[in-house]
Amino acid sequence: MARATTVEHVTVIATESLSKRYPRVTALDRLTVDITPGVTGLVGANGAGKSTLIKILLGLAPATEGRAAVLGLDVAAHGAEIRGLVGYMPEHDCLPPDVSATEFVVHMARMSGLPPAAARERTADTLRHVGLYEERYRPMGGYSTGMKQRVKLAQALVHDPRLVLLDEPTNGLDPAGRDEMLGLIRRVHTDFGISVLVTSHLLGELERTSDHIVVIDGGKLLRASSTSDFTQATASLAVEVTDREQELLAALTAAGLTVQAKGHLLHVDIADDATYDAVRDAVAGLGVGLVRMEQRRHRIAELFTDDEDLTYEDPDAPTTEGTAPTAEATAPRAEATAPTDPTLKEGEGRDAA
Ligand SMILES: Nc1ncnc2c1ncn2[C@@H]1O[C@H](COP(=O)(O)OP(=O)(O)OP(=O)(O)O)[C@@H](O)[C@H]1O
Repeated sequence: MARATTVEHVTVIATESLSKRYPRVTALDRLTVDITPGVTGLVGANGAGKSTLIKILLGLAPATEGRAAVLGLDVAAHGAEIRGLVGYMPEHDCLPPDVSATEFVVHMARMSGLPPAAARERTADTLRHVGLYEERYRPMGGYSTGMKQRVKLAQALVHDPRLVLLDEPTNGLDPAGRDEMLGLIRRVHTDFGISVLVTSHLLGELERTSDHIVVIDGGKLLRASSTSDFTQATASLAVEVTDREQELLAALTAAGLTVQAKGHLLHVDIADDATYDAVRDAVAGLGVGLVRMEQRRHRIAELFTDDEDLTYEDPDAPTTEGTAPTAEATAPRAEATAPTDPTLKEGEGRDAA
């Protein structure tokens, strides 16, 4: 595609009206999107078309219509060249159980064309980078899910690609394992300058990891923009107290703040940092308990709802008792529901988000 070859330095991936139709389902539906360097989160429910897009980008599956370019190379004509420049972490477990991580990653490095000594050296470096150095000689059959995901990430990085495509890298991980994997993914870009396209059906984790977010639903582009645009502060503070909300509302209004009652919450317009102090003082003055004080933000989840008043409720969010919130306590804690996919048939696999 002419556009992609001329803007190679601006876009790492460009698709133009890209469609993939199977006999019974349209997996991608005229998808046009440009992905720039950095970490890009590709989010969508199970069946939204994420894996299909990755396979087309790698030249492993032909598109039915439209075009795509990776690093300026047309996928229809340059699949092998693209696979040399791109690392791929597949969604499903693909590791031979009787082989050690070192043997496997060296093998993958050799397959990518590295000479034997360089393959061994790069393997040791890469396994150390993903935190698998100690266990690297053990057969992978005995590895935990987290260790297997790290091997899969290492083999995607070993040939020093310019771009990696990571398909659901946090699948099967517990919350701590997820955070570690997301940290590793972030460092792939910050430490090595490698661009990343990472897919997930968990919207919140991509919000924390990515510079840009692309949302697809039913194979169609729903939205593509910078993560900060998705999570723009609404400049409103949600305040919850143990009791006497109406009196607090009156006290805050008397203090010159603009306040609205929303069920058991008060929404306070944030003028500046002094707003937090004013709320804390009013709560202390009334002698009530402060259950929560957090900044409300536009959330990715709001893309999938018409409810203007959607307030993010996170049962795990830290609560603040009678103190002004720390930056961490007020930061958005994301864990949202996946978008619905109208193309999914009843009974087709969709994990709980
Ligand atoms: N080889 C195939 N033949 C027929 N239908 C397919 C094939 N591959 C994918 N599909 C269908 O295309 C749609 C998109 O699948 P895809 O795997 O790209 O979704 P996804 O967003 O990656 O979700 P998941 O995380 O569940 O894999 C689904 O409805 C799926 O059933």
